[in-house]
Amino acid sequence: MARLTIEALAKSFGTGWAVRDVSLDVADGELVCLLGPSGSGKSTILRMVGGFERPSAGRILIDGQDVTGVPPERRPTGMVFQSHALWTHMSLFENVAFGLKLRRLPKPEIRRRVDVALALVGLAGFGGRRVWQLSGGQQQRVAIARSLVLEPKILLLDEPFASLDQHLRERLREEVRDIQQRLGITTLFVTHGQDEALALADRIVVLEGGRVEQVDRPDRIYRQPATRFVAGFIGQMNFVPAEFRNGRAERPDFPVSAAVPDGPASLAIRPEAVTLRRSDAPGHARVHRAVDFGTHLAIDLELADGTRFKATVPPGERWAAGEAALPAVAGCLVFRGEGDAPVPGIVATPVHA
Ligand SMILES: Nc1ncnc2c1ncn2[C@@H]1O[C@H](COP(=O)(O)OP(=O)(O)OP(=O)(O)O)[C@@H](O)[C@H]1O
Repeated sequence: MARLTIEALAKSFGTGWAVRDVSLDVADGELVCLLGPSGSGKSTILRMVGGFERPSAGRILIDGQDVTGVPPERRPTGMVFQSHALWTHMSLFENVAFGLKLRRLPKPEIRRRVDVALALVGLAGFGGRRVWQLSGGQQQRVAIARSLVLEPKILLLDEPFASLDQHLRERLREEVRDIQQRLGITTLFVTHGQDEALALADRIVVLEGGRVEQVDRPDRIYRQPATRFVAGFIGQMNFVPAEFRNGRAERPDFPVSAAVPDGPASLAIRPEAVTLRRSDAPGHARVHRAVDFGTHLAIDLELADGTRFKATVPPGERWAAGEAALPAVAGCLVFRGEGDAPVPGIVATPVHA
């Protein structure tokens, strides 16, 4: 049972703020992903929770106990790094057993716990192997076993699959999710892969410039982004410029109404919210490129005003470069400024339909 509380955490490396005023509650048994572009502060937050970096401000509590000044080896946390950093001169068994030996546990207890940990990551019977006899994926499993064997209250993973190919990454993330759920271990997982976060997380923390943009369930992060940054960072999003007058966008192709003040705004439209019709009516868009991915067709369009626009349509449809098309959208969000929350847009039938 472990609950992690991060209170107003901040970190400056002298040149600027890597992490600014981050607060977060991770419930017992929850898996939370820290997601954001390179340099957004994900690793720094994780390293502060693990005790490898000292916060400039704020507190870290585990089960209500302040651990902010506690060194890593005395924290109930286990960290798995991006590069597995296994000891190549030792066997798998010795690698996993190392932390337990430091704790001077009796030999039979060490053997039992190492066997359990190796079985947990699907490496039962591999204890005698040397590190160089393992694939990259197996090495990363050993790194996870090496953390789990110490029975941490909180598991911290810093892009653990970054060096692996996509198939292996997908397989391992499912395995990690299984293990995490079986053990019910509270987990903080750093990634810059949105698919990884959407597939793994109970909740996602989206970071940008050291700040939290949104903390929410994956489906809500995708469907109800809190900021323009989140809308653009998670999945694909079209941002169509529009001038609003009396609550209406002055665009014949996207006749959107929204409760926004007069002035410029962006219509945020997901490619899968678009349907396409063939038409030679004025104001049409033109297909720039159509790529068949088997499961769907990804279509790159150019709107009448030159704006590029993406649509994904069912695989049965056929579209070719140069064809005229009329996009229609089911719904959209309207963003004013960078920091403003979105307003839902109501879409009427296009005037040229
Ligand atoms: N030891 C350090 N000294 C100086 N600056 C640092 C140090 N560690 C991190 N930074 C800076 O802090 C900011 C956040 O870095 P951090 O590694 O936490 O980002 P990240 O989101 O994990 O990025 P990535 O996905 O590339 O690993 C960056 O601007 C980085 O250059």
